[in-house]
Amino acid sequence: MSGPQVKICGVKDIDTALAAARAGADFLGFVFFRKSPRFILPEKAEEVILDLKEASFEEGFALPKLVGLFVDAGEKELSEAPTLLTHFQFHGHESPERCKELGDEFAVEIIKALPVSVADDVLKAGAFEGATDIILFDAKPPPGAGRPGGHGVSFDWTAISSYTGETPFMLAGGLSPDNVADAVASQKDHSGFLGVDVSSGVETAPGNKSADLIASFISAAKGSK
Ligand SMILES: O=C(O)c1ccccc1NCC(=O)[C@H](O)[C@H](O)COP(=O)(O)O
Repeated sequence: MSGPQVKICGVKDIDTALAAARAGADFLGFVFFRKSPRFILPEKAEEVILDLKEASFEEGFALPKLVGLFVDAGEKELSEAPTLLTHFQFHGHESPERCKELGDEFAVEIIKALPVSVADDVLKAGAFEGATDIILFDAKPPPGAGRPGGHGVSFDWTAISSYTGETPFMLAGGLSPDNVADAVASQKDHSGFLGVDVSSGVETAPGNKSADLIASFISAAKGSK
């Protein structure tokens, strides 16, 4: 495995985007789900992305891949998303066929999030083989939760050992600067492991990202803690 990729999810402003990109984030996620404390308007996300792009040229850091998060979004919502997004990440009931269709229609790569609490949940990834570019194994939300992700809860990572698909996967749910090295170590021998994703674990309150926590998370994930 080459080094794990890191996705910082729930970016709402240019300061967070710059902090993450300068620290070496590989993906930035923008949440387009209104009920989330990390919700960002598409127009604001576009501005952040354009400013980030300009800074990447000026300062010479790599522009991360840019991911829009959606929950059962329709065509209108998807077509209003920033045009510079490289990936759509789906957290709803999107079928494999719909994932494939939307990836082709919008010329983006697709990340499909699958909620996991037990090993059997991981087997659901089989249906998405060939239909998505990345699978995100994320912790199942607590009962009654009002959104499908970003709860800071984890699951037993050994559940992923039952995954034998060809589609690369990322691991999410309850990761933080303190446990991400263990999470990476738990998956490093799995040929499909692409990296890790975090939201709450780099925040001081729901929706408030910390530049220091982001830098610590990325160093710990990439092995230079
Ligand atoms: O983060 C949200 O508020 C959110 C809302 C709606 C759909 C998905 C959402 N987050 C998905 C993510 O990719 C999170 O990074 C992932 O669930 C991990 O979250 P956390 O446990 O807080 O690190």
